[in-house]
Amino acid sequence: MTTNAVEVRDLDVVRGGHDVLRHLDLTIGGGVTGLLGPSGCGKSTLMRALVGVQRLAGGTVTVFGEPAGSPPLRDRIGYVTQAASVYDDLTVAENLAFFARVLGVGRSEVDRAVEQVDLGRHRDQVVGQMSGGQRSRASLAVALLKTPDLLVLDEPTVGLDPVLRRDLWALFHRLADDGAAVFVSSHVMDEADRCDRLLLMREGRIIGDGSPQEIRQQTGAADIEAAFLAIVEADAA
Ligand SMILES: Nc1ncnc2c1ncn2[C@@H]1O[C@H](COP(=O)(O)OP(=O)(O)OP(=O)(O)O)[C@@H](O)[C@H]1O
Repeated sequence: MTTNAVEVRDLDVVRGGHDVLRHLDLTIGGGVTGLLGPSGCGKSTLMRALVGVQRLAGGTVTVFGEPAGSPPLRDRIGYVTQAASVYDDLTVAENLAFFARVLGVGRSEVDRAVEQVDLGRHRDQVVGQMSGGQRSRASLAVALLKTPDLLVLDEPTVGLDPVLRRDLWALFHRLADDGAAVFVSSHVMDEADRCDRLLLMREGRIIGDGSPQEIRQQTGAADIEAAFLAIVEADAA
């Protein structure tokens, strides 16, 4: 497992004339790292910077020792945005066959990805008729076709019921156990305890960093939501 999949140094991003990320420093290693913060705090912007699709106003983003977005990283990063990236009118198998052709990977990779996300029984189902969780898993399967070393997942569990959320988090841990660095964002604080490491973000800054247990201990708070509030208050004082 790579110690530091991602290194972010002094990152500034401006969007729509506003400073969205400010002097951000960050490293991401193995396991499941969660990025938690309220809507609009800059989570998607940071993820876009990691995958190399965000214009930077300053600083550097390095992934596996290469500048984010550079060609050698193309096959090593899987990115799932908030919008589903699969076609609703195609079946799971048809979607994956299509993307496999685009990406130049073979049938065996399609079969592996379908099994990884546990959609084997739904291969021939049209995506538009599947549940939200199944559709999320179909999008994730596309991202897994190239066996990425870094998975960047932007709010993959939004709108899902607790059982589906639990199943998806179990899947993220299986992928991390297989060696991928998994970086997942959420604005739902109760997902915090599912992460190996937690980054708490507010207004474009990382205000907390540690295991969920460490963050609770540091603040003396009973849960991550209370810890987040305690850190915000200490920050403002
Ligand atoms: N296309 C855009 N043009 C200009 N400003 C944008 C654009 N997209 C986002 N922003 C601004 O950048 C800031 C951060 O947005 P971002 O999407 O990174 O937040 P987020 O934490 O991912 O939010 P959410 O949880 O709602 O997805 C917000 O203030 C938003 O208004």
